[in-house]
Amino acid sequence: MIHIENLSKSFVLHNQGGAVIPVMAGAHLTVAAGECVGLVGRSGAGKSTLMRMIHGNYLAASGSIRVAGVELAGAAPREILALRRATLGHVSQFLRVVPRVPTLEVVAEPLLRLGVPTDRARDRAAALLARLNVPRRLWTLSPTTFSGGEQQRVNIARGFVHDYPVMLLDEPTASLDAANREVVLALIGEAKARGAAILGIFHDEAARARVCDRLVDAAAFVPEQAA
Ligand SMILES: Nc1ncnc2c1ncn2[C@@H]1O[C@H](COP(=O)(O)OP(=O)(O)OP(=O)(O)O)[C@@H](O)[C@H]1O
Repeated sequence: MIHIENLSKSFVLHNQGGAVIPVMAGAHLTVAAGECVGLVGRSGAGKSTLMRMIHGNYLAASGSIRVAGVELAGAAPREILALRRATLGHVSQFLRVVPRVPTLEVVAEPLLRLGVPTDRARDRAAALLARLNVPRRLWTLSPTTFSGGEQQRVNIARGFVHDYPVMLLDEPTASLDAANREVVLALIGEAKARGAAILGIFHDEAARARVCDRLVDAAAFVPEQAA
């Protein structure tokens, strides 16, 4: 479902004399359906950069990234948006929302965009919020004022509301208490069981050991001149 071949990336710092920072060279990675791969490696190895490239936020310098058969290098923005809408889910560490939109709508929105009827989308959103122990009294409020852990759970509910075939998870259990961490690990297990291909960054080693089928070290892709 995710196929990365010979991927390279460097950043050009235009405001610092055009300095070029090579961060990745010759990266290879495959994630199959039903598999969860943990992306590990020291701080600065390029884990977040790789996730952002797969999500289509950063352009590759060279190489290929295919997600569910779609080549991201050279894809038009509308192709990337279509891929994100139906196929490629992403749970980032931080919730980004439009102010004043109630939590239930924030969570239901990915389904509404896919044309799921409003009642069904809201029911599914409500079930996930309840499972993640977000108090019902908060569902009608915007999550902008919620605690870090509450915002993260809203983010996770939104990320799991649609059965995406491919999922990117960036620290999905950080800042959660033990009970909610268990719920998230169960959601990941269920996504794997229905055949989702998952790539995740988990600093929580125990969580990683529970859900990851194998680990890939991003440090192996750091170019020699940057190592
Ligand atoms: N937008 C950017 N512009 C310039 N350099 C960047 C940019 N984003 C990342 N880098 C550089 O790329 C390298 C990899 O960063 P990245 O955030 O991907 O590492 P990471 O493995 O996710 O680290 P951490 O575990 O600390 O989050 C770092 O040296 C970083 O300084």
